[in-house]
Amino acid sequence: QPYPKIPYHKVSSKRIWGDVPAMMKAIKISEDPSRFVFQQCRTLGSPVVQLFFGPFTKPAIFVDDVREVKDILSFRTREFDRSYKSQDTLRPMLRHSSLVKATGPEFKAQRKLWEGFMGMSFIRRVAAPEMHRVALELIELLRTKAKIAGGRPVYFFTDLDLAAFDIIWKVVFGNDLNGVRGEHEGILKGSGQIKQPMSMDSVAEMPMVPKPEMYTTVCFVIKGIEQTFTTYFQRFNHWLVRHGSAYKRKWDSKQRIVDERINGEHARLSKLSRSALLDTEETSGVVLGVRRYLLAQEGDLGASKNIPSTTQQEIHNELMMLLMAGHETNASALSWAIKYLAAHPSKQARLHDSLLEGFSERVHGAQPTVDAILSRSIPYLDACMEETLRHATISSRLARVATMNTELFGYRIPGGASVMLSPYVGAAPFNVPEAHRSLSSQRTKDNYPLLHESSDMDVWELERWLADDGSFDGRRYPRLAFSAGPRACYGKILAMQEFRIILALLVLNFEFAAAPGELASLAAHQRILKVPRHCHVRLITRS
Ligand code: HEM
Repeated sequence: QPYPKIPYHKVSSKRIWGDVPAMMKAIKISEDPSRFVFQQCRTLGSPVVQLFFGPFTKPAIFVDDVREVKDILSFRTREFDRSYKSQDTLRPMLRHSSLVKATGPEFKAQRKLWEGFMGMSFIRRVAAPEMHRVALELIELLRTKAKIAGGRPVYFFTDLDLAAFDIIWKVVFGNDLNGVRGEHEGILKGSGQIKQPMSMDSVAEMPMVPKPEMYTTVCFVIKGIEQTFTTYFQRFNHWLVRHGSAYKRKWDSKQRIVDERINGEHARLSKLSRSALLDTEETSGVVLGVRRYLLAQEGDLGASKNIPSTTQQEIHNELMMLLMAGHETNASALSWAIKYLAAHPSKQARLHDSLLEGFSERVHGAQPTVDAILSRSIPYLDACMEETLRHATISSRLARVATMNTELFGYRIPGGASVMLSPYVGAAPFNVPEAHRSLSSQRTKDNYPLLHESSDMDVWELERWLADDGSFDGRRYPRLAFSAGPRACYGKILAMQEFRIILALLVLNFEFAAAPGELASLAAHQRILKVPRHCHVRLITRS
């Protein structure tokens, strides 16, 4: 049954599989499979529509209107919360993490305990040096791959993902995983046995190198979610995946490794006096979690005191949440930036020139320091990052649930309805009477005049973020790639600093040329995140 009055395709409401057949057809031919659902708002001429995804389920409501989406996320948080249903597959794995909690007192208390962990000062002190170190290792790895490839296209996603995983691992657990270094050593060792294809247009062959155990485990777990993400009986299918023997083996090894890290820190910190504990620097997520847990305890902090299992699980789950959320996201952002730059050589050249100018103190091509990269004003670099995040919209839909009966654009939305919001800033808000918008949304009427004037929002155009004097102006358009409001991305600062450090160093050290034929396409592949379908470029090492 459709919700009253909210526009929908009549034909879909009479079909057992509703909008699914049209969606599957569109996905097959579409360059961007994530767009179909929100495009229906334009097709039906309404900022809010409902789509049907099969029998025995209520329709889902889709909203594609930048002003209203931002407003719902930021101000209407009592009426719309993070959707619990969309996390059915995450809940069994991260039951005690803040990610799967409703935005209530429990969620807030948990965030309070971890306060500052993803803040600027922790990231500058702990994470940024690590990002710089891993980026330099990545450059060495890619130099070797470019040499082996000899001008053939190179597949690069896994290298970026390994680098992002090394970084988040160190930030979370405090020790080195050395995924990128291991990959480089393995490639150097195996390159003698690899024969390259005759054609310069074929993808270069690289030796297969075993990856760190925790990396393969986390990727395996994420793959399990992906496999069931678009299935009808998602919860049941993921239950089947979790009960497979390979899954259980990997899961047990993950439990063991993470618990060992937590218990190790607990054993070390619980021997300290309260004043020594107060003076202890928080050098990783696990130190932070265990230290704050101990400080919150009353009385004796004797070494024999075990960490209660619920607290252990909470720390364990919160750390795993960061590990799972903190690598593919960054690797996807970097992958899109590389693809866009390869497709736009003149913009890539301008970005390279801006970086040379920004770090003009470098002698004989020395790499810029982490402080220089994070503190210099390089507007073209900011614009490149911002436009990549806007255009790619890695997280292409934000899932919410109506927590009470409410209204959107004058339509009645019943409590419990599933509401999907589009974070893509690609078109002017709908031209509807202002009175149909919420009061808080009405106040934003004149906030983004450029969005109304721009007709080229589907083009990757980084100049749109530059003011007349050449400075970067982040207020020109709404920014929703990290969402907004209390449930916005928890790792945004870390993500932006990592993006900046790695992108600047990569562009200084390599030229990315488009791969041939289909490999050059900017088509997307919708996994949990939206990633480029073909993560290939020709890598040219700059001297
Ligand atoms: C370019 C990289 C990234 C993008 C584009 C991105 C985007 C997002 C988006 C759109 C959300 C959903 C918010 C919502 O439902 O309203 C989110 C949530 C989240 N992100 Fe990110 N993210 C990125 C990197 C990271 C990193 C590096 C971490 C961790 C280190 C992280 C941790 C999280 C967490 C924990 C949440 C859940 C927040 C909550 O439950 O309140 N993200 N992210």
